[in-house]
Amino acid sequence: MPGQQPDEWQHHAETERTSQLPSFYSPPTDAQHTSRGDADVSHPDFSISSDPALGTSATSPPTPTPKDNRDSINDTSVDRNDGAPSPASSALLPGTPLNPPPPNSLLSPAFTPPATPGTATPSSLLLSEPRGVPVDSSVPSGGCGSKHPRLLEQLPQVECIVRARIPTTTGAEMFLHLYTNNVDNKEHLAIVFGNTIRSKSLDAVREGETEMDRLVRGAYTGRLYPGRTTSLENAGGSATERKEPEEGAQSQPPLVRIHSECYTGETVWSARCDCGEQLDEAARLMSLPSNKAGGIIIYLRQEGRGIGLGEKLKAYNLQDLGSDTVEANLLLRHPADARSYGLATAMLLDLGQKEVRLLTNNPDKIRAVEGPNREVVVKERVAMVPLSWKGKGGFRAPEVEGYLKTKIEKMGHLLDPGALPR
Ligand SMILES: Nc1nc2c(ncn2[C@@H]2O[C@H](COP(=O)(O)OP(=O)(O)OP(=O)(O)O)[C@@H](O)[C@H]2O)c(=O)[nH]1
Repeated sequence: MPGQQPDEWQHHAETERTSQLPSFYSPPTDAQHTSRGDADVSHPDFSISSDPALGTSATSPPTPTPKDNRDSINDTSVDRNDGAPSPASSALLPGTPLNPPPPNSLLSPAFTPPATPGTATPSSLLLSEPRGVPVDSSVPSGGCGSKHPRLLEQLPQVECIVRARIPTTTGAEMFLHLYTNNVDNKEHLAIVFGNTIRSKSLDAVREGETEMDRLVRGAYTGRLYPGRTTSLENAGGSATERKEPEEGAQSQPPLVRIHSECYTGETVWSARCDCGEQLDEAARLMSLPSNKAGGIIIYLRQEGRGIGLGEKLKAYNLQDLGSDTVEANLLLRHPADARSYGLATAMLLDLGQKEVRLLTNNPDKIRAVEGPNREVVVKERVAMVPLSWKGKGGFRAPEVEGYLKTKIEKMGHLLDPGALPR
């Protein structure tokens, strides 16, 4: 409709959607009524929405969830997610006069800029660290639930074969590390924030390689510049020499997020899950100037909780036919969650990390990433509370709320459903 603004379109669409919502859904307030990208890029209140106080009232205390058996395979007692297709959702399809295109901010790549570069207002909130809760997976009351995932006895072998500096649209810089391994042929990634975290396998000297080889595969210290010819910043150092950490850098373990690939949520603007928002939020927290300990996003190519994109799309159709996310997997004869985290453990060790602060709501992930002999220890869990639950932007849709509800009820995720805005 000519002249209509995107936010008017969204309001119109939301009004229609609200009439189709399942009982646990409530219409958002205006403050929460923004898309993921809108909130991060153009919301004028972004410095407030940057409140890193994760793990506040919206999170559960670090105690096991009351629902002991979170393995949902035999659990038929929980509510179903009403995934029925809503006529109103089709009004959101882009490209027709009645169907507005997604806002510009949603057309950006998966790593949506947390703020327009140079426009963020520094505030005390921005400078504070995200709050975590201590966890100890070695005791039942340690805040990681009671389930013990089955772990391989031996960690996989991993090797970082190349790294490159990625200046981001936020102004923050990160180093993308690409790994190979001995268990699959996928390119798993480590997105490293901060200049003190280095990969041992990348830095190791390879037989016969030249200095140019080292520069090209990213095994250098300091920064590249036109005409540089040596991989070491200072002559006389060794190839694995590390820069002295900044003062305070090692005072606490780095923030770590183990993130599983989600093409739909990270690339094609799906409102069925909060994966894109979680990736953006993890990157934002890791880039905060106050975060001296650095950060690592281990990006694992286990799309669709390990079942792959094709099967996940079938699961979405089953969800539109009335199944929840767990039931849909089971109907397709997949486990509710087919992922493993041994590669993440091995990558963290390669990056020199034995203790981490983990950004997650998933208790199984905490135990699994620690490895069979607790090679890596999760010292703290930092909750990933949906931004819309905190009134800090984000987005709301019946699909994502069904998705989160199922995670809480069937998969034991440590999120307090009471914190869901009504
Ligand atoms: N099979 C299936 N996978 C889904 C669905 N929605 C999202 N996913 C996948 O679920 C995974 C989400 O992973 P994460 O966000 O890393 O992990 P998590 O278990 O939700 O735990 P958190 O750390 O608390 O976020 C991604 O691989 C998505 O592709 C769904 O409906 N069905």
